[in-house]
Amino acid sequence: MDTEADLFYRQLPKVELHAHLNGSVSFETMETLIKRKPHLNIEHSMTAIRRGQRRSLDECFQVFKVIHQLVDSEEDILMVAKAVIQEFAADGVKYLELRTHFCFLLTFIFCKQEEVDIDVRFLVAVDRRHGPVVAMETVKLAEDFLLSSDGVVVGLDLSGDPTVGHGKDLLSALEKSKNCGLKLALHLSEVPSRRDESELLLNLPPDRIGHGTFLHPEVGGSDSLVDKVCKQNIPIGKSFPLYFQNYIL
Ligand SMILES: CNc1ncnc2c1ncn2[C@@H]1O[C@H](COP(=O)(O)O)[C@@H](O)[C@H]1O
Repeated sequence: MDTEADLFYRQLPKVELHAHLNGSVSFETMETLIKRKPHLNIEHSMTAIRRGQRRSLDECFQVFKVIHQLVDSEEDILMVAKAVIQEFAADGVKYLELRTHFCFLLTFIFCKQEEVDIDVRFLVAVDRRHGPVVAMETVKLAEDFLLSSDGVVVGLDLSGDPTVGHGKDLLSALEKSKNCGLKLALHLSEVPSRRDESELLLNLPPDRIGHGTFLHPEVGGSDSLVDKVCKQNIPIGKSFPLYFQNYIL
C-alpha cells in the first residue's frame, strides 16, 4: 500500500530528462507484449532488472535485445509509447524527454498530448553499433524533424553499447547535429578506458551527459575530463552522485 510519502512524491511535479523509450516499459505493458508474442517464449525475468538486482552492462544490453524482439511493429511501438507517457504522467512527471530510435514514427503522433498533463519532447537516438553512415542519416532525419515537428524533436542522443566502436568515427555526424541546432545528449565514459573518446566528445561540447560513470580520475578518468564537465556546466543524467554532486540530474 502507498504510504503518505509515496503519494507526496508521486504528486510532486517532476522533469524526466533521461528516459529511453524501451528502457521505460512497465511490467504491465511488458505482460501485454509477451502475451502478444507467445512464440518467442520470452519470460518476464528476461525483460527486466528488479530493484536491488545487479546486472553487468553487457546483460543490460541483452535485455534491450529481448525487448526489441517484443516491440517490433508499428502497433507495438505506439502501444508502448502511449503507455510510457501515461505512466510518467501518472507519476507526476510534467516534462519528459524521451529518447528512442523510433522517433521517426512517434514524432507526429505525439505532437498533441491533449488528454495527458505532460509535455513530451523527443531525442532521436543514434545507436553506436550502427556506425557513422547510419549516424549521419539519423542526423539528417533528426534535422528534418527539428524543423517540421514544431519543437517536439529537440535533440540527438548518442547511446548503445559503449564498448562498440569509437566516438571519433561519429564526430562529423555529431558536429553536424550541433550545427543545425539539435541539442546533444551523449552517453560517455560509461566504461573505463574511454578517456580519449570522452575528451573528444566533451570538446563538442554536449548539452547533457548520459552516465559519465568513469570520468573521475579515481575511477580511471582524468582531471581534464572533470574540468571540462565542470567548466562547461554540463548536466549528467543517471550517474553516481559521489563525484559530481552539482551536476547530476
Ligand atoms: C545502461 N546505459 C545505457 N547506455 C547506453 N545506451 C543505453 C543505455 N540504456 C539504454 N540505452 C539505449 O537505449 C536503447 C533502448 O531504447 P530505444 O529502443 O531506443 O527506445 C538501447 O537499445 C540502447 O541503445
